[in-house]
Amino acid sequence: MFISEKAPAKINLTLDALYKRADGYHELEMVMTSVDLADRIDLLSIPSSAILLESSSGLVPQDEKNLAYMAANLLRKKMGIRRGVAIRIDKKVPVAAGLAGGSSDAAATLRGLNRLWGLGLSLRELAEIGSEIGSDVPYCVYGNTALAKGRGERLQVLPTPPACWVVLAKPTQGVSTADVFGALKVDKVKRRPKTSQMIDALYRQDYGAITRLMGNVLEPITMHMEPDVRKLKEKMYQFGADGVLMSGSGPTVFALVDRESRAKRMVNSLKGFCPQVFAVRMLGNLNKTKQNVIVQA
Ligand SMILES: C[C@@](CO)(OP(=O)(O)O)[C@H](O)COP(=O)(O)OP(=O)(O)OC[C@H]1O[C@@H](n2ccc(N)nc2=O)[C@H](O)[C@@H]1O
Ligand SMILES: Nc1ncnc2c1ncn2[C@@H]1O[C@H](COP(=O)(O)OP(=O)(O)O)[C@@H](O)[C@H]1O
Repeated sequence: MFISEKAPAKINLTLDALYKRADGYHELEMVMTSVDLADRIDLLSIPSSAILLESSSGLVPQDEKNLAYMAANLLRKKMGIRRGVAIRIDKKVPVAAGLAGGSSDAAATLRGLNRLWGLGLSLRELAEIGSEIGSDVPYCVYGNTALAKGRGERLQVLPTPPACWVVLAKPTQGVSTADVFGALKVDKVKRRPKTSQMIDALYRQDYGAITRLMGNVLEPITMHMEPDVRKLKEKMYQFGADGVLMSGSGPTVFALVDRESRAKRMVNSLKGFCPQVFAVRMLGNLNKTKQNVIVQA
């Protein structure tokens, strides 16, 4: 039997770090939404009890260190399953980008194997298992728009923003999430996102307020480590973005744009400066338009 699952990227409309916890992690509050830039996970039943994994990208581990492999292995252990599976990852989401590509692959593997193996687990149960693999996995199990608290395991579903274009640009140089959090001084943060106002704006479907309220306390830190983040932000505003923010720990920067013509112009203008540029829709908005992807450069 063969099953395919989409593993979409996420962007952070807000990311706040409230304090550093005893376990070394930061207590977070983030509003995230999924976009139509996705990996594809193919799952094929095989006669042996092995977990086989291959990916179209040389940038991710092709063995038991891959988050999709870890998800399959953990699910098997939890459910006492001996069956094997061949996992193939068609990688489209930039790696180590602040877009949760690996977490989404793990989440899609959990959803897919739940179907392939007929386990009948709920999304809540899959999210709980996923939380042992990575902070963003519980959110990625559900996808769409949500408030995530704690390390990301406490989730509240939110309305998707009004239809608009999301232009994503990933600078060539990556950053380490550990280094970014390591440089964060929570008591010295100058500007915090107003998370509750963002939630109200989402319920009101107030696009202008959403673009004004976007904020990420990690942005100034990553910007300092990777100057292209600032350059991309400036260029996106220059090309007519309504709001611009770095996603997660970065270094991907995204712009919200309400007009398709402007999104197209922005993609064409950024392509010379940045190799990975995309213009996509948010997932909850997919049915509101015919054309969902302008460019996948
Ligand atoms: C920041 C977020 C936002 O969605 O993701 P990205 O989109 O950039 O990946 C996540 O919280 C990324 O969480 P997670 O996936 O656990 O990050 P890891 O790479 O495991 O974290 C590496 C290190 O960063 C620090 N870290 C991470 C998460 C957190 N809430 N507090 C921390 O202090 C810890 O020192 C941890 O050991
Ligand atoms: N399936 C996977 N896809 C992407 N990265 C993976 C995967 N499995 C393991 N990794 C590792 O996880 C790290 C974080 O990758 P990724 O999830 O793309 O980052 P981010 O959460 O910042 O977008 C990378 O160093 C990568 O090697």
